[in-house]
Amino acid sequence: MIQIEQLTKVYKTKKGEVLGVDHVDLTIEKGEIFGIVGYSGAGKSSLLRCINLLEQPTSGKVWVDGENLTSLSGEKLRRARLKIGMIFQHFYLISQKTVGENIAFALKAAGVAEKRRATRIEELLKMVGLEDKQHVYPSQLSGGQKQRVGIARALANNPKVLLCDEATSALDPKTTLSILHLLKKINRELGITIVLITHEMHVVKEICDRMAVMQQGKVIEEGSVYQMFAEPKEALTQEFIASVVNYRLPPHILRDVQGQILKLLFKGDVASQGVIADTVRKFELAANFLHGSIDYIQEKPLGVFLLEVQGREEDIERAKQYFLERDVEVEVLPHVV
Ligand SMILES: Nc1ncnc2c1ncn2[C@@H]1O[C@H](COP(=O)(O)OP(=O)(O)OP(=O)(O)O)[C@@H](O)[C@H]1O
Repeated sequence: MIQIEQLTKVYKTKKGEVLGVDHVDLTIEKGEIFGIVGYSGAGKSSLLRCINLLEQPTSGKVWVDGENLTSLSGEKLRRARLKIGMIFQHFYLISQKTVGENIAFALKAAGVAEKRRATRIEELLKMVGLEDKQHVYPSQLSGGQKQRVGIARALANNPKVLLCDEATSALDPKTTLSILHLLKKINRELGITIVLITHEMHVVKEICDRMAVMQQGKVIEEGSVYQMFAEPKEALTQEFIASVVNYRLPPHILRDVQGQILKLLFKGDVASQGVIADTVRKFELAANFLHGSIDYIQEKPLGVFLLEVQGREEDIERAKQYFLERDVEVEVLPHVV
């Protein structure tokens, strides 16, 4: 659905050139929810804004739904942009207009006739759960409700892609969840491809199918969210993952550990406790759970257990082999305090 090729964005400032996006290649499939994470200044906004040409790329190409946007201008570009909706952290609603009028504004801009506009506004408000707010002003709404209006407006002209620029960063955790669930519903029911940027890993964990990590304008790692949580490769990705699932042991626990520390990774529906108990018994090991958790990422379980094991060296080696044979990934962790 979206193909980004060698995209670079250089800003010219009084102090010289600033590299916002640095030769990014990225493919986002039709119907997926794709998250882009990175710290402030990593280039997420610049990249997102280059997708709908809100920001003109310095070089590279952006294809959306089979059209090379970077080759278009004028009316053709305006038409192509209608396929892309966008929502923002600070909503950008027109405060002097009612909720209905805010949405009508987007419909009018796309040339939708007045009669059709009225029914479309009703449809959209129903979709976002604000049927009773058509005639109120944005100042009378909560943050979450304002973002729902932003979403209704972005969907007004039936886009194929929805870009979300830190859409939940100004909201409290409960409201954030309700907006994320609304985005997921829109994705599933309307088949809209969603690209979101965020610095909050729990947002990605909650709704994204795939993700990319950005640092200094580059994409440094990408893959399915599940795979990234299970085996993050880059240090920065590990840092982001650790912000929601932390397997680190406190120093006082590490200091007292006598045996080997095994990190066991269970992907999918492996009966983790059963496999561990079975292995420990079979090889006559003394075992002690130091940490354990089962997380559900895209509704698929991901189990991580830290186990202290003691026994004969060769039995521990055979136990590790036995775990591998049962599709459990094993890593020996160092005793670094
Ligand atoms: N209009 C601009 N003029 C000059 N430099 C800019 C402009 N917009 C962004 N930059 C610079 O480009 C780099 C990437 O910024 P960008 O806003 O894309 O990052 P980000 O990951 O979205 O961060 P944030 O979440 O803080 O917005 C930064 O060094 C930033 O200072």
